[in-house]
Amino acid sequence: MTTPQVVVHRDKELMAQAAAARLITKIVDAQAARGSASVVLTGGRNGNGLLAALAAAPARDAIDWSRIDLWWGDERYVPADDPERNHVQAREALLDAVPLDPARVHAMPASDGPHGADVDSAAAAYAAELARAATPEDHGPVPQFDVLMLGVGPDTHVASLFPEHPAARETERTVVGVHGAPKPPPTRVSLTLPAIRAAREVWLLAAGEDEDKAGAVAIALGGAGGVQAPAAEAYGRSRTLWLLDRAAAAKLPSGLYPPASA
Ligand SMILES: O=C1O[C@H](COP(=O)(O)O)[C@@H](O)[C@H](O)[C@H]1O
Repeated sequence: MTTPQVVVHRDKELMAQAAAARLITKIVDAQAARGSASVVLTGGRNGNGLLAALAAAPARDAIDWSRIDLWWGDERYVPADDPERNHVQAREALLDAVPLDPARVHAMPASDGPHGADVDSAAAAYAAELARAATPEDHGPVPQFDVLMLGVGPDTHVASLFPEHPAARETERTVVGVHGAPKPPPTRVSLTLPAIRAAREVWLLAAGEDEDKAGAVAIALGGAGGVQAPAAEAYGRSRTLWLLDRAAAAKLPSGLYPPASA
């Protein structure tokens, strides 16, 4: 487990821009070091805000978009062109504007695809796709993603791992079908905590005043367990980074992050 680092920005717009700049650098560095980069995208407002900021950043052209694998941390199990899908929202925010290799865009299955209503079969198929992408150096059934991003919900959920839900207790499988999620839509596909922890870096994003993100951040960073607060046990192999704005950091003890970062 890596100790969480907290960075606090003035507001959610600046947080999105700074996180986008950070992601560009991370991808360029990974491509220089290993030839390609792998990034796990999140849905939600902060994740999409980051992608929109990346789309608007001139430095996005520093990335070789043909040498990046994109994965998703979770997906709403709805038809492929449903605007609720995280993949559709990511396309609108960024993906349609950059020259990605379609074979390296690993969208999660949709409910009108080959698995139909069987979300557990869809989850197993995505787990198999991850396993095929893993190399011996990864020492496990998922690749060591360079960066895995997670939006933090107001109830401390990350990906589609909701507090006290069976998916948050999963210790074996890397991807699960989620039934009866408390946030609509109820049927989802999600990476599990073991899969999330395969990433080199995990970035947790929380910003904005419209919901009680501050309460969720304080609970997750205050010592809660991963079943009660899934965000609390989402960490990377070499780095766990919480990227916040002042509103989301409002309930944290001030000693938890350097004053200069706010
Ligand atoms: O439903 C979801 O919610 C979370 C958090 O979203 P936010 O809008 O509260 O930031 C998101 O990370 C996840 O990918 C998504 O499916």
